[in-house]
Amino acid sequence: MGERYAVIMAGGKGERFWPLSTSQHPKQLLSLVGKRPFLAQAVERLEGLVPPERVWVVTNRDLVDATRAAVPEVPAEQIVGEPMGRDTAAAVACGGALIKARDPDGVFCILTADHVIGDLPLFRSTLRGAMDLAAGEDLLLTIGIEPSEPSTGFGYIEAGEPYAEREGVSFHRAARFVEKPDRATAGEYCASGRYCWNSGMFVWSVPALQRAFDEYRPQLSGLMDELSAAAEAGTLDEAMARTYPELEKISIDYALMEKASNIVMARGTFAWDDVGSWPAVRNHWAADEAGNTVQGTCETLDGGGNIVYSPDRLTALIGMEDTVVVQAEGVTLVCPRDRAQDVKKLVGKLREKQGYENLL
Ligand SMILES: Nc1nc2c(ncn2[C@@H]2O[C@H](COP(=O)(O)OP(=O)(O)O[C@H]3O[C@H](CO)[C@@H](O)[C@H](O)[C@@H]3O)[C@@H](O)[C@H]2O)c(=O)[nH]1
Repeated sequence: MGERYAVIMAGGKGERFWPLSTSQHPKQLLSLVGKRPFLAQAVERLEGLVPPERVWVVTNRDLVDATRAAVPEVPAEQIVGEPMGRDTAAAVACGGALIKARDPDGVFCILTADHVIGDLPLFRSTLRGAMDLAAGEDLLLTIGIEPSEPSTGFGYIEAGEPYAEREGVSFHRAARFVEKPDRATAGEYCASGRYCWNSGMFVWSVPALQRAFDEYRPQLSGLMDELSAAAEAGTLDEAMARTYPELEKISIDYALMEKASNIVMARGTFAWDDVGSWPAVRNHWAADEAGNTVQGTCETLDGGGNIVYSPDRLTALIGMEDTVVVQAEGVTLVCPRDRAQDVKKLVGKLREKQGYENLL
């Protein structure tokens, strides 16, 4: 039986936490929650399950050096840079190729670089159970999370018939995937008790992944073969530069998970948060009695419910309610809390203008 490995996808573009996050310093490299960057926490939480010597990180080529500095415990050659973002299906195929070059029967988990996870013993037993199942059978395992609210920022997976119990965790056949439904549909899903959030974490063996790509995305099966041969020959960068421009941009959810029939979902019950925007940090930073959540220095007169990031200077607010104020990298961002999702849109607009390149 193959060993256990992990591939962490770290291709974030640095838009959601702008102006603190930028394309050169995206969210996975920020220490917004906890002392170490999100990515380093993703490696740390594998303790006892997958040691850093068996972890690979797939990031953008421009971020390889910064990523190596953020996780010095991962061998430098296992932090690889894609020449361009081709979405998660390509990142998974690339990670699969790297594991294949090391161990053609290896079992590995695909993890995201920038989530906050609590209840670590529960997280580890969920992953351990999934890896045990993946080692013995031709399965694509996905880690679902019991939803706590009808979020529209996540995909949902419907649990089908029970499949197995491992490590105290229930595994079900996945009946279907629905990517980011509207609020009403998400509400129905949560009320039904049959749906989990799609955490974006997966577990499979190298042969099971390759068989699935063979069937549903032959181009990516070819990519796995080509990149694993190149990794063995020490020519990975050249092979990626050659193959990536031709790849279709598609997520692993659309490429495989919505199509394959051998999908099993773990019903994860550990705490999980993708911390997708400034207001999400409220769940992780302490609030004062007026409900202001502050990192740095802020003084307020009346008002409340504000989220303030201001580590280098004093921010002073009078009568402000539910407002986000971020002072970072020489930029001040101010927006209502319920417009914080539009930070990405603003960054897109600034990208079209001249003169802001260094701030994005
Ligand atoms: N290396 C690499 N990583 C990538 C790329 N694209 C995305 N990633 C990484 O893959 C993860 C998820 O990517 P997103 O593109 O941000 O996904 P999403 O919109 O949040 O939606 C997905 O994740 C949700 C959970 O957070 C799911 O609920 C949803 O269904 C979907 O799978 C992040 O860790 C991101 O850094 C890429 O081209 N290359």
